[in-house]
Amino acid sequence: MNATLDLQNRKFIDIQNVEQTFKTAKGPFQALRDINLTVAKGEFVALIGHSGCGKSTLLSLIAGLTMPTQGTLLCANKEIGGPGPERAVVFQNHSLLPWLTCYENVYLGVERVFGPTENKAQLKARTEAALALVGLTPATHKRPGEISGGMKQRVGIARALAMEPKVLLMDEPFGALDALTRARLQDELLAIVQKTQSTVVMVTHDVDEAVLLSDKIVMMTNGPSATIGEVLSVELARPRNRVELAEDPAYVHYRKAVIDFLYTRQGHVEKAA
Ligand SMILES: Nc1ncnc2c1ncn2[C@@H]1O[C@H](COP(=O)(O)OP(=O)(O)OP(=O)(O)O)[C@@H](O)[C@H]1O
Repeated sequence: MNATLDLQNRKFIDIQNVEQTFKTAKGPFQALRDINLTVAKGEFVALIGHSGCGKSTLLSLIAGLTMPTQGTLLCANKEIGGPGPERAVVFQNHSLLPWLTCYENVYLGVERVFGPTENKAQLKARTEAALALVGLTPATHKRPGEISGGMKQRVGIARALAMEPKVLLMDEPFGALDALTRARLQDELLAIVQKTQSTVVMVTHDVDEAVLLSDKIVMMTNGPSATIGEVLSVELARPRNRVELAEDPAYVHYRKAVIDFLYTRQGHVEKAA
């Protein structure tokens, strides 16, 4: 690989000196300051920190849903100036259109990205493949009201993946799910990401989720004026198996490092771990 391309891949997402201040009725509120972060192509990054520290604010900036008050965000060497199909977002509330079937919800995203260049049969094939990838072929013609929370979340993931984004941005995608469904979806996500080699940035409150899934855990200090406190590289071999990892000393070490940061160094305890 040539040196320029290598550098570009290592800095696939490049966040430079970002600050975000909101105008509020009580005056300016600085949510984030001095955010510097790079995400390599194919890397899985978790953003973790106490409630209100600015994780969703940072994800929105990468998604291009909001603009920083200072600093620059680049994706593949281009400044992020707004939302784009190369950066798909999966929210906690899965944001499906309730009057459309699972198929139609996914098709909508596929059509937006590939409609101008592909025919209907190709769009249909893409939609069906995405639903199959998350194990939802049997629910193809059901509406969101007829399926479980975990299945809805899988439709959201299928819709995002079907758009073949370069970057998958996830804001606590499994936060509202019960522990067993959450574990199953984490395993599915691990397998899918392994297959698609996607670059992922995921907001989470869950220490185990962060260690199990990530190559890098970005730990944020408490707000206001939150910033990145520490970045932990998780060098656990893939594919990862949650049962085997539970007793792996390296896993236990990473888990403890995150808990130490959240509980000991960033004070208050609620919602962590
Ligand atoms: N549009 C806005 N206007 C004013 N303040 C905002 C706005 N959006 C976010 N904030 C504030 O910025 C801070 C960071 O919010 P953000 O939602 O990013 O935190 P978070 O870490 O994702 O929280 P949680 O884990 O609870 O979801 C909070 O204090 C929040 O109240």
